[in-house]
Amino acid sequence: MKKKILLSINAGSSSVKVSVYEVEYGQAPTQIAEAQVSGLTSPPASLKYVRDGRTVVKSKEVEDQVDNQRDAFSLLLETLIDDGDLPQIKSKEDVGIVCHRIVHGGDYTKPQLISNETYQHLENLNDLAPLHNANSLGIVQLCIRALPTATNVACFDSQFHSTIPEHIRTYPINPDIAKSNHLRKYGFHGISYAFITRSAAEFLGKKPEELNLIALHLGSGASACAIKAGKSWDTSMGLTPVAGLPGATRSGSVDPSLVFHYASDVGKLSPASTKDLHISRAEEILNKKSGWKALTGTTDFGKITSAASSPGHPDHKAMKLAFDLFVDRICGFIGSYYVSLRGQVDALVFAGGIGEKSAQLRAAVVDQISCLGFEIDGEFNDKNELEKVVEEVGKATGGRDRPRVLVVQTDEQFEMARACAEDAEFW
Ligand SMILES: Nc1ncnc2c1ncn2[C@@H]1O[C@H](COP(=O)(O)OP(=O)(O)O)[C@@H](O)[C@H]1O
Ligand SMILES: CC(=O)OP(=O)(O)O
Ligand SMILES: [Mg+2]
Repeated sequence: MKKKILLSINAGSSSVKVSVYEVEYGQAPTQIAEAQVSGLTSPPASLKYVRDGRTVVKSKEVEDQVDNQRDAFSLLLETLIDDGDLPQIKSKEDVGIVCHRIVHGGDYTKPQLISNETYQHLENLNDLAPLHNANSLGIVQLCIRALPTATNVACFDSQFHSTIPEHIRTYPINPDIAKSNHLRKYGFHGISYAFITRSAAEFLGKKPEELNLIALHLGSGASACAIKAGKSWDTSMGLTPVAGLPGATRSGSVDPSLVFHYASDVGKLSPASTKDLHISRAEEILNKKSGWKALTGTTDFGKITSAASSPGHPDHKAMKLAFDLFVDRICGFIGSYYVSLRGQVDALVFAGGIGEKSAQLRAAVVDQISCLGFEIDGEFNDKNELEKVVEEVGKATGGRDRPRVLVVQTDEQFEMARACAEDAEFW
């Protein structure tokens, strides 16, 4: 079959990343270019563009109007099409396949061709991933119009977690209501966890089905995943991505009753006290008005990390609280998953914007879990630039059984492109 040009689009809650590949059916995709707009929740957002492994635009501030995922994608598409040195995309007709990261895929267990029917089905899930699904579908619509000859494919964050066993994915609520309303743990960041599993297995010289990991995807949204024999066993996000760890604007898990006490007349659980707090308002508070933004005023964890370690910084106290709180919540999941995996853990993996860039966060987490045998290697952990996809930052010596500590530069776009290249349905 003929080679095709594939665009892989990852709309996160604070960024849009697009990678361009040359793909052939059944072969590993070859990356040609990668462009991203990041910092959508801490304007001004910035553009980065890499072609053939060379940086063309390092970090360019983008105009104020680009403050949402759809506009960010339009800018990225324009950047690719206007680049005279990217002969593979001279016109919009050159793009053969577009794959889209859709965070909530409901019960789908494999990538889907986007037809009217799949689109409608996904639209019904929008409320279950309020910072993601509608934005991604906006980009799907844009692609259908702007790239009329391309095939659009949806890849799902929830797919990797379809292996979570029933006693872990079930919420202890009325089973009939749970069934009819599809209320269960779905889990997200699965495209990243699939990439992490394969990369860590390769690095450690193991087959994925022999590998147990505790993986942390820490970006604007943050989650933890227990991976048993190469498959998702448990994860911290739930029915929606708000559960589990806190994030840039998300609360993470809180007492479910907290939302009823958020109004000014707290403590009175009468209809009057909650009448203004509809589910949509509560969801807005937990998804958009909480997390690092609420605690510190910024969604940039890089700023939080540096202020947390500078006692003279005017916001030191609030920033240190956010940092310590994150470390506490992360270690809580690690401890729980370590036991759930019965201590059979090959490695702890850090990934995502924060996991890959914050040596300080990694050191603080690993220090707190030293009782489980994990130990950081200061020299490797503090290295500024990660060179390889997988890097060891823990002390691997000192006994064969010591669990490893790895950083994986996760690549959700590659993982989606790989899945599309392998699936005859899309060719
Ligand atoms: N040097 C750094 N130290 C700590 N955190 C960082 C650093 N650089 C970026 N980050 C964090 O990474 C996050 C972006 O992660 P990423 O996984 O790309 O996000 P998204 O959830 O949009 O996919 C930003 O919110 C920022 O807080
Ligand atoms: C699921 C999720 O929270 O994704 P992101 O971190 O990319 O916003
Ligand atoms: Mg992301």
